[in-house]
Amino acid sequence: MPAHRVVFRALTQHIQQLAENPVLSGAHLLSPSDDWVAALREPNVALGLIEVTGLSASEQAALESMDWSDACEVIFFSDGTPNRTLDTVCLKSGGFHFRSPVAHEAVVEAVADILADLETDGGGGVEVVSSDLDQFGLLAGSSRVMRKLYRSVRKVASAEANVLIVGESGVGKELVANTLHLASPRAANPFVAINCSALSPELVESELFGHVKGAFTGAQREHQGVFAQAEGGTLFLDEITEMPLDQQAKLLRVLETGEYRPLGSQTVATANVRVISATNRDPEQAIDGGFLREDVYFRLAQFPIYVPPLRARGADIAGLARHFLAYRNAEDSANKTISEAALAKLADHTWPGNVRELKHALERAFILADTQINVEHVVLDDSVGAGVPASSDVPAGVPLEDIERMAIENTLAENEGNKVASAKQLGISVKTLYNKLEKYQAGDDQS
Ligand SMILES: Nc1ncnc2c1ncn2[C@@H]1O[C@H](COP(=O)(O)OP(=O)(O)OP(=O)(O)O)[C@@H](O)[C@H]1O
Repeated sequence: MPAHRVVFRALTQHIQQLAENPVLSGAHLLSPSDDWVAALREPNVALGLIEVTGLSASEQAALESMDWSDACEVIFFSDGTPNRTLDTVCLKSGGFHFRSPVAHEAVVEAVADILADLETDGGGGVEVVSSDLDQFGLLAGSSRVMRKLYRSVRKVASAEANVLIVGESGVGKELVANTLHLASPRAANPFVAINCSALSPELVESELFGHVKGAFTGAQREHQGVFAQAEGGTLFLDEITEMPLDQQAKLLRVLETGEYRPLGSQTVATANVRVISATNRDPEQAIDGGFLREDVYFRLAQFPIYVPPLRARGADIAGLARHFLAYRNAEDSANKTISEAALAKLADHTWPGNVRELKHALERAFILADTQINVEHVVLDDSVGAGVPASSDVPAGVPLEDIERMAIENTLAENEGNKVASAKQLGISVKTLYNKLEKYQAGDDQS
């Protein structure tokens, strides 16, 4: 294996000394040129060790606007001055951030880990040439960005830290949360997921912490909140930024102390729960926009994970299409194929609805095609056109349930995953929409 190329930007003597550590002895250290930020994206660069103290405004801007999807692994060093830009960059790059005084042993461990991982996956950048995608937990994908994600998930799974998963709608945040739970020592205990946008504001507290009988009008019997339901396991708070701010304050208390009190109860309960949360908003903007309390953010994001959009996953688009087709074939004992031209059409699309949209496009194509999925069966959301389709567009003999699912999935994709807007358009309650989605998910999980 050729020497790993490492961009090394060390300003202080303490960081410079890392170059002498045996962990880097086999590496080819590149002294930073003027454009060291661009060097982080060179295909043959494996790792960046970057001291970020004293960045120029243009370097800061370049880091901020950089597309990290095909960048190398990165470790930052700073003097510890709070720096929101660096926080965002770490999130997007999946990088480590060591603050001064930097312990060399911790850095060496991280470097050794990264280089060992790169060796097992052939240096990243593996092209997908067949439908046999690599899979980690419940996540399928072989692209460099997905391998980076697997490394983060693997590392954080065994820790107790709370995790905030950030990514666009449909990228697989819930799947990441599930995978984190399954790979953690809590796997044998419950995984409880709750969608914060679907909770009515009056019931949030009772949903979270439970209530005793008679706690309020209508509380006819005791109710266990999600913290109690997830005891010993993992609680997944989806769309956390949609939880009302006053309820976030109550959540903060249990995150800080581990204690909570069911409504109407005199007894304080202690939670043994790992909290994973998710949002499709940019956390910094959510804080600035008043959707997320900063103190709650710091508690939830002890370890932030960024899930890249599908359009940044290159050959995984075609890979996932084949993957979903294989599963669909197995489900129906069918043997449908997909043409190269259809795969090319999928690869060209930008996928604003991400993996969910791709899955639905495949599902639609599968229903429409007899034996082979061709270009005309690939109906993309930007080619669907507004309004109700002509009745001749709906193939005869398709189970009503499938048509209902397609309508729901198309509406969600069109609304970029916004369930409140989708439910409104579909003329059903948000709760009914959630029930239906849960049913589909359960069906998918079994197949
Ligand atoms: N890497 C992947 N491999 C296989 N299936 C995936 C992958 N990522 C997402 N999916 C599938 O795509 C769909 C959407 O995933 P998921 O619900 O986890 O996304 P999300 O980011 O949580 O969406 P939202 O923000 O709307 O809640 C699911 O059916 C999931 O099984």
